[in-house]
Amino acid sequence: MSIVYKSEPLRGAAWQRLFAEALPDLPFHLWPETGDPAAVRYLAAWQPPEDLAARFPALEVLFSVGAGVDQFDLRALPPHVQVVRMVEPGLTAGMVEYVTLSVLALHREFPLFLDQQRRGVWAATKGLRAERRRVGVLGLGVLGLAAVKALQGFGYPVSAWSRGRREVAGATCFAGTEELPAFLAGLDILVCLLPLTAETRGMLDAARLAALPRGAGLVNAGRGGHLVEADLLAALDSGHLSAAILDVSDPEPPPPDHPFWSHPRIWLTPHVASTTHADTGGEALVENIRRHRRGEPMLGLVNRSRGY
Ligand SMILES: O=CC(=O)O
Repeated sequence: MSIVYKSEPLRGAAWQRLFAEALPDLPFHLWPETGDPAAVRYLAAWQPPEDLAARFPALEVLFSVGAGVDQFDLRALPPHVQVVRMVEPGLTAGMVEYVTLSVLALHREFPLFLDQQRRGVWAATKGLRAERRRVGVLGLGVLGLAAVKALQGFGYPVSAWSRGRREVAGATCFAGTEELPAFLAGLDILVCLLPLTAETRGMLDAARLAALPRGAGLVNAGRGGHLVEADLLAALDSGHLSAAILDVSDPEPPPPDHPFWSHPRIWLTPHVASTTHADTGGEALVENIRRHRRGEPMLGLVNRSRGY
C-alpha cells in the first residue's frame, strides 16, 4: 500500500519527510516516481495523470492538494474512488486574510483613491461606518464560513448565500436560486467563495451584477469561471459597480491585451488568495489517511455528484 504525490515538488519533499515519521508503513512516492503502480491506494495531486484509472488500478482516494476539485474530471474517475479537497487551517487563514483585506479596501474606497492618485486628484469622500456597509459572502463552505466570522468582527452586517439552507449566528442567511436576488439586492460588497461546478459556472453574470445596488463592489476569490468577465467590465464602465478585486480569471493569466490588466477600478492578483501550507496541509493529509484506514469519514470529502 502506498501514496503518490504529484504537485509542487518542494511541498512534496516536506510531506515525504512528514510521512516517513507519521505513517512509516506507507511509502510516499514523489511523481514521476510511483513505486509499484498496483500498490498505490492514495494520490495527492493538483492535476492527476490522464490515465489515472488504468495506471493505479487499486486507487481508493484522490486528494486535491488545494481547496478546489474543479480541476479534476470527476466523471472520468472510477465510481469507487473517493475525492477529498484540502481542509487545513493555513489555507483557511490565508483566505480569511485575503477576503478581509479586500473588503476593507472596498469599504475604505482604496481602488477609487489609488485611481485618483494616478490622475493627480486629491478628493475625499464621506465614507461609511462599518455598521452601515452590507457585506455578503457567496458560499458557506469552510472558507466562506471563516470569512463571514472574520468580517463580523469588524462590525459589518454580514449575510451569506448557500445552495442549501444554513444558519450562521449573527448573519442573515439566504438559500437557493430563488433567494439569490434578495441576497444580492441587500449588499454593498459581494464576496464570491463558491466552488466551481456546472451550476455555479457563469453565475456572476449581467443579471446578477445588476441585482446588486448601484455602487457595490465585488471580490472574487472563487474561480474565474464564476464570473462573466465582459459583464463585469460593462457593470464597472456604466458606473453600476464601483470596483472589483479579483484573484482569479478565466483563463489564468488573462491574455496580455485583457482589460483586467489596466482597468482603473480593478485590482488583479495572480491566484494567490490562499495556498495549502506545507506543514499544516501535510498534517491534514496524514490525519485524513488515518481516518480512512480506521474507516472514519475524511475531512473535506467531496460529494461527487454535487461536485464539491
Ligand atoms: O485555488 C486554490 C485552491 O483550490 O486551493
